[in-house]
Amino acid sequence: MVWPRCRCATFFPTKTMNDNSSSPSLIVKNLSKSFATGDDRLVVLSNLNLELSSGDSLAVVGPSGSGKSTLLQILGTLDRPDSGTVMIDGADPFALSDDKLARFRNEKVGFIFQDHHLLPQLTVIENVLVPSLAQGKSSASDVARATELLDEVGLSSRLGHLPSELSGGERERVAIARALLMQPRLILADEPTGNLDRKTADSVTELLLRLQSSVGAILITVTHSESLAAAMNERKELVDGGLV
Ligand SMILES: Nc1ncnc2c1ncn2[C@@H]1O[C@H](COP(=O)(O)OP(=O)(O)OP(=O)(O)O)[C@@H](O)[C@H]1O
Repeated sequence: MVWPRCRCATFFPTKTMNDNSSSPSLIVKNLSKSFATGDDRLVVLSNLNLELSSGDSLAVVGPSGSGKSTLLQILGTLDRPDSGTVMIDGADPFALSDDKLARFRNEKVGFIFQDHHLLPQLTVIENVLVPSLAQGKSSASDVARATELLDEVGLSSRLGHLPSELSGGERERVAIARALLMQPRLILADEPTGNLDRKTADSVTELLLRLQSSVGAILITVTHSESLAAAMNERKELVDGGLV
């Protein structure tokens, strides 16, 4: 499927939401990952399997140390598995050269972190444009999309502000706009509401789901929050290295 270049919810029909009739856009097979700990290895992920289609949203829950962030890092191609395969949109990212992998990641994956990772010296709109800068420079249409997204997240009057001038919820909304800029196929969110009060967390959750469905991406969120997990289509627990 060819996705239109415009990334704003306003311009997208909701047709893609939960369109499970399409073949899976994310296929994970027998994924394993361990870390060296002295003379031993700590097995974190063990033969993990997962299939998700465009429009799906999944909450990954589990106790601290169960491997949730490790899984997200691998799905986001920031770390490599020991064995197993990850296919995103029919492509195996780990078969790509480092340069191509960086480009693939920038185009296909949007990351949202608990501490949002905004660059403090850049303005709100410059932060949203960072993924396009990573491709070279921001085009006029990138700037237009960033402006539209910031309007979508309710920050159209804050384009020139610095992150330090925003509240926690506003910073998280900037991070969501940044994650959506490149119209990713996969949105990975690590405790996106972890630092927010309940009301702000609910509005960030609603915003995240609305924008995710507008671009037909897969959303995977790692969380300890029951209310965020309940808002997703599906919830899986990471137990003994696998998803159940
Ligand atoms: N680079 C690394 N080297 C060694 N051990 C690591 C590394 N990264 C993660 N681990 C270990 O792997 C296990 C899983 O870590 P991970 O951060 O994925 O857990 P988590 O479920 O996300 O935890 P939390 O909910 O506390 O964030 C932990 O025991 C952690 O110490």
